[in-house]
Amino acid sequence: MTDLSHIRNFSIIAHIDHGKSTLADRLIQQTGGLTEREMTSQVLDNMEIEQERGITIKAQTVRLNYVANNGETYELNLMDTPGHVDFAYEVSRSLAACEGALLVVDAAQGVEAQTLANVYQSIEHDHEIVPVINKIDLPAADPERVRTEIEDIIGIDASEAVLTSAKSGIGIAETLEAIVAKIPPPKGDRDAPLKAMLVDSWYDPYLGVVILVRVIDGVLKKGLRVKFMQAGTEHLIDRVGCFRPKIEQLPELGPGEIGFITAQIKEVAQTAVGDTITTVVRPAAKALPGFKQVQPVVFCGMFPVDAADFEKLRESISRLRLNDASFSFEMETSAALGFGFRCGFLGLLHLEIIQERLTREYDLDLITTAPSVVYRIQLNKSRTDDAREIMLHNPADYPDPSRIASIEEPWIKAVIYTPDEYLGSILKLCQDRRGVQKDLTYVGGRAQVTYELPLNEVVFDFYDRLKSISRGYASFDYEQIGLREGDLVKMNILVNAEPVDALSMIVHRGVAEARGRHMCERLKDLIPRHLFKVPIQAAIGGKVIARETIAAMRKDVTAKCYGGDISRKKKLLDKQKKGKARMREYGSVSIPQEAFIAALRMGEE
Ligand SMILES: Nc1nc2c(ncn2[C@@H]2O[C@H](COP(=O)(O)OP(=O)(O)OP(=O)(O)O)[C@@H](O)[C@H]2O)c(=O)[nH]1
Repeated sequence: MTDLSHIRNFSIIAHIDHGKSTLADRLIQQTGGLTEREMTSQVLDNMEIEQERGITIKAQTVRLNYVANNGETYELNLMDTPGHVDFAYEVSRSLAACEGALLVVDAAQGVEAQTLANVYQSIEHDHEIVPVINKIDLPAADPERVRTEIEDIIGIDASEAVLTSAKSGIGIAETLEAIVAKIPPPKGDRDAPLKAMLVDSWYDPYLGVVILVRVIDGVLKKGLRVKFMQAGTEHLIDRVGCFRPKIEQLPELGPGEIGFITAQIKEVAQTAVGDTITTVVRPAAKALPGFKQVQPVVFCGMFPVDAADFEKLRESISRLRLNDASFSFEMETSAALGFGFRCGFLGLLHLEIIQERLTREYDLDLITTAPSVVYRIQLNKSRTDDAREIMLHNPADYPDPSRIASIEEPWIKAVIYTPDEYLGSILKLCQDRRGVQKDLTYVGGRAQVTYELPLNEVVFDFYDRLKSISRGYASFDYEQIGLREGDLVKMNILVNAEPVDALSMIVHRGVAEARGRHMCERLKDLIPRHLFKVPIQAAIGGKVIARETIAAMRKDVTAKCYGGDISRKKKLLDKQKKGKARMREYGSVSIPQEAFIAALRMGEE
């Protein structure tokens, strides 16, 4: 147990590539957590996909023991946080577990987009922010200019910013001293009833579900019977410990400390991020504030390209779900695609991550259908059925329009921060997506604009568009504000006169034509030519609202060429065969796998 005054809990915020991971590894190395050899591979981002995409999907923490210049030993808990809006709630819980943050800024690049977006969140959590100007070894480094920038743009005192080169190990000792001196110790009461926040959880094949916790009051120990206040479940703690970054078991976790527990829990679904852990015998009176039940908001179908892979897909999805409670799935059948699963996600990035893991780690070829949000439909009474309400997760289940009394869609309240110069384009983007402007103010030279927007206009590519028109400088945060009625219709896409159910979608009537035209144009580029003309149409009910035609292919002249290296030809044939496997036959037309998601990216409209 460490005395509260000797604990510091912090995270590191930085723009991409400004050196967050390198600095974290140096801090670990300097305090003895890692050998030089272990340093070679970055430690905090440990999933293959995370490394390639450069984002941290699951929060991780490392505990460092640091002997400060005053001779005292401090316990530093360094928390890594994910950086995408899909995981905003997880980030908010990680930040709530810390008292401060290191703000890393590249000495040559200065303050950039992500620096700002992240620092605002940190300020919202009342963090003490310690500026670190990194990469001072670079010839282009200009620490003085960056210091002024931090003060002018972010508005925090940077006169004592630490100057570092994480790469060459300069300023690491000073950074550690600054953490101890500047970041306040946590508060808490050892004798009060136990109150700990569930910050994160993941499945480990050896330990079962591992839960990352921040103790607020009281003490967590092995053998204690605890209660998860939101979930209402009870568990017996069988391990308590921390990561250095290697796993280490501890006798207990006291107030202010961050660490992990295990309690023979089989599925992460039983552990809700933000839940309050207390003891069964002497429970806390009130749960911690800020708890939210995270629910999937984007749904799509996932089907194996090869129907024989269905069982493999079921197994792989179940295994992924063990580790990710925020995604859901249930079986689905489609006329064109056969057996598959309807899956729910936190957002489009989340969807892409799962899809990529299934493809890469489990070697599955998948077709992903058009993503959709959940609609509420009130049905009229019919001859066989009473009036009732349905929640529509799948455009394929859209009822006969004559039976629909009303249809409602989810709306969100979005808050966007942006430098002034991008404001015009951002307002236009929101307007194009049926947004309703609620507020526009200026905070420290930056605009803060609040919009209400239909979720289905946001989930697909809004975030990407926002980032691209603001060159990454705008930050975006949203919360759901309930359902609202809308003039929504189902748009079908017909390829060679056959409806492709995987491409049908619910759209607002006002934007249907534009979207239909765009889809047809996109598909025209994505579907290869065939030996005959292929019409592509968008239709609402029986009415065609947009049309494109793919011209017929000219005769294949190379087919008549004889000779050549037979093995090379065989290779080409094999390659072609593989390419074919990724296509889907619709009647007599083959649609490549990429078409299904690519067609939905609205891009420049
Ligand atoms: N010259 C120099 N390069 C550095 C320094 N610190 C980090 N780098 C390099 O900058 C690049 C990005 O560093 P990372 O630590 O991966 O940056 P990051 O902020 O974690 O990046 P993301 O994980 O993509 O957000 C790497 O090639 C590092 O080697 C430094 O002090 N000086």
